[in-house]
Amino acid sequence: MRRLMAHPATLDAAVHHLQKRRTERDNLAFCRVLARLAVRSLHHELVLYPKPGLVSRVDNGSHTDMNALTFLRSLFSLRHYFYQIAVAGLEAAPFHRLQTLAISAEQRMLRATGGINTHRGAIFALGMLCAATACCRARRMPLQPQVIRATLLIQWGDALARHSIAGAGEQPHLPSSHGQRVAAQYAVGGAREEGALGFPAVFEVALPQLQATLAQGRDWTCASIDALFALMAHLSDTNVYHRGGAAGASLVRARSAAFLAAGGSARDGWQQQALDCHHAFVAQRLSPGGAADLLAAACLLHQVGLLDGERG
Ligand SMILES: CC(C)(COP(=O)(O)OP(=O)(O)OC[C@H]1O[C@@H](n2cnc3c(N)ncnc32)[C@H](O[C@H]2O[C@H](COP(=O)(O)OP(=O)(O)OP(=O)(O)O)[C@@H](O)[C@H]2O)[C@@H]1O)[C@@H](O)C(=O)NCCC(=O)NCCS
Ligand SMILES: Nc1ncnc2[nH]cnc12
Repeated sequence: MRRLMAHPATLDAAVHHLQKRRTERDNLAFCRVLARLAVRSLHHELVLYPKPGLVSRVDNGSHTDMNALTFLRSLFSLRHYFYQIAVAGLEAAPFHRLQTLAISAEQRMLRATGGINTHRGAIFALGMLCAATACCRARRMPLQPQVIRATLLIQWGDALARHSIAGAGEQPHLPSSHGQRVAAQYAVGGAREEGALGFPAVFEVALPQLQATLAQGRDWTCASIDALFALMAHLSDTNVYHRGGAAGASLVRARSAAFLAAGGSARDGWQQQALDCHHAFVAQRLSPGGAADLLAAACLLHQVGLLDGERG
């Protein structure tokens, strides 16, 4: 100690070193919390009911090859991924590193589910949002939605735009995905375009709807239902086009818009209306899986905003 006192520069360096270590430890702890919130948001989406055409604990919706257990296995396989991509976001890692993490998460998901695609859209959307949120945290910026969106676009916007344009041509040895095939056939955007634009459906549709319903004093289930219907009314969901073509997509939009126009979850008996919609989608094998993923993304951002509020 006497030696340190004799050399204030050494003391400064030691304090600086300790502070840096502490910030690193705090940031890693934040990434663990963020990863837990991502998994919790996906779990919340899974258990929400009635959810038109989608899998829940009550039934398998329009799906014959997956159930709630398949989704739980998938979720369990993703818990390290959200932490890893958040840590990569802390240091604003280049897009190709995020992509490597996402591709191996997709492979783990497929192993966990026996080859069924449960969460590909979520791996992309929640993964990018975890990276952007952690990037804001490392720079001590407020964890508010518009700040996170701007950070995502400044940091990875160009790469996301290239990823969106590249599409099938980028990996000619691989079969094109449902999303790519449908996007070309119906001239609709899909997940890649949604990412390249900074997830407008999440920031401009789902999150405002979620928060508006909460502000009206209704609970988290009502808020999530309204946000899901707002997404279904708005989104070009390639999963819906893949299963139902343009007619299926029109039906999903029209039924969802009608639910909201009738008052959404503010209306008495909304559960029966949502259930009727569920049965109509199941009858036509329609499954708005893209909207389900983006609902979880909006829930994640809402929770992150609450964390920021606690930080003061
Ligand atoms: C970036 C990718 C996500 C690119 O995806 P791509 O455009 O190539 O399309 P898909 O592989 O089809 O996956 C896109 C998934 O995204 C969801 N989604 C759909 N529409 C939208 C939208 N407008 N906005 C956002 N997200 C959207 C959707 O996910 C849900 O659907 C899943 C089921 O889909 P699928 O298997 O096609 O359908 P089934 O009904 O099961 O088919 P069958 O029964 O007939 O067999 C469901 O589970 C939800 O998750 C789409 O599936 C990505 O693929 C990519 O590039 N990955 C590599 C990693 C990477 O580079 N990441 C970037 C850095 S993080
Ligand atoms: N609950 C769900 N059912 C079907 N597909 C989905 N994709 C994401 N969540 C889903």
